[in-house]
Amino acid sequence: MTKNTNSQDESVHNQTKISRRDMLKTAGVGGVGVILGATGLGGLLTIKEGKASSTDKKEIIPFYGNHQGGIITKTQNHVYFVSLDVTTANKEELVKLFKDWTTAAALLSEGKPVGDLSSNEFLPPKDTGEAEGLSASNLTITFGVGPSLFVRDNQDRFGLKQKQPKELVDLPKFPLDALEEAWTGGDLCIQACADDLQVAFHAVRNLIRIARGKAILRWAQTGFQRTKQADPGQETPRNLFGFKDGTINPDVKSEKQLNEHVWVQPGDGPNWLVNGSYLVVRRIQMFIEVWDRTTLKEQEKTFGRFRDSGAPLGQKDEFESLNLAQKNDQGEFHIPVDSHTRLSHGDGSQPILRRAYSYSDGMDAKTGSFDAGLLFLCFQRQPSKQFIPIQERLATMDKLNEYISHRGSAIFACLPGVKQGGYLGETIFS
Ligand SMILES: C=CC1=C(C)c2cc3[nH]c(cc4nc(cc5[nH]c(cc1n2)c(C)c5CCC(=O)O)C(CCC(=O)O)=C4C)c(C)c3C=C
Ligand SMILES: [Fe+2]
Repeated sequence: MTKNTNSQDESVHNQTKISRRDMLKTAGVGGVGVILGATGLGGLLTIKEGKASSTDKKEIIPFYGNHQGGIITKTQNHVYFVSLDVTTANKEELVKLFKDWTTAAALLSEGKPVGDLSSNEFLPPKDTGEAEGLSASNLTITFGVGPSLFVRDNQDRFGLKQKQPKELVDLPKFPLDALEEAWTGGDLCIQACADDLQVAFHAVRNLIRIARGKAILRWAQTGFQRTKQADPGQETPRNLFGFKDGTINPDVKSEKQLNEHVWVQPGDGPNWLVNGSYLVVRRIQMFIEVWDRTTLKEQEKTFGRFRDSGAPLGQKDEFESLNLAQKNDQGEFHIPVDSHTRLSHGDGSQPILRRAYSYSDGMDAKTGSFDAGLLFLCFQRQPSKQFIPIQERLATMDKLNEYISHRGSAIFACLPGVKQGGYLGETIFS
């Protein structure tokens, strides 16, 4: 944490900031209750609710708002993504879970421990403690609900069948899909993104802990990008094939584009999802050893872009609009017909908001090669008109298919944002 040079802020800091570390220490000496009694510091518990230091504030993404964080938020260094199965059959318990998650997520987003740290030494601490002393690290926690929360095995599990959006259905099977149960589906999801993996893990771990008896982990996947420290200039991140990945995306500063392509709008389906968004997640293995034996020219033709600059083939600048009509002296398209760029772009009418992270999970025991690839996360207003048609084209024609395999898949409706005093999922349950 950097030193605060603003004296006014400093005094606020001194009056109100007791860090996670201080609170844990205090609790460890016999509980906050004891200290309170001994010192007469009646305000101590409210101090915990006080302002974070100005350094912390810079790294806090507000939890409350019209939309959830972690969708149009600038990508953080890390993601910890989990899919969950709901184990309770009781709707009230499910609602309670969402309420408890709301309280916890709001605290975590501010870099605070979940719940009360004054628990006595004869009970497990309410917060697991590994984020003690760490900043909020731009943590965002994004919650989604999957199709199976509404109907599973033809059962209307929570009386929510009528509220299931038409768009929230299992994705079709695409050619070449090699999906495994271990990375597929889920009733709920939590996407925790932060500039520190321990902070992201801490958030997920505590949320799962809170869900005990109501929901369990189904699958989990971490992901990374180059860190902000390694690339202060914040160039477009490179994927594990060494190419800039994330160049073309809707402009998150344009309300118009977001309303057209990302946020669910009134009239799109049930009202409860307005201001939410659909998340499609694919765990895509990348055969990096094969790629590394492929010539640079072949690699560039696969993507239809130059590796070094990220510019479309035949063009100069990374951010130039694609010139798909341009041909070389032999009369061939510069951007090949089976290239990833041409096929994913299509006619340009299906933009999705990509927020992908690389993953590296040790070795693929079946082949002895790396199990590494892309945790492809994308947000959109209507999967049937965005991800699905794009993936249909890619799955049938993309040259990239020689080097990748889709191993996991899920779709979730990411809930609208939460207003102060409200709770996640309120619009579904009320
Ligand atoms: C169905 C959606 C997509 C999947 C699945 C997908 C997988 C995937 N992509 C890369 C690498 C790159 N993708 C790039 C562009 C790009 N990809 C998609 C969609 C999917 N990609 C879109 C919509 C676009 C933008 C198209 C456009 O309008 O130009 C690029 C080029 C640079 C960029 O714009 O980001 C790269 C590189 C990998 C490695 C991969 C699976 C492992
Ligand atoms: Fe792509």
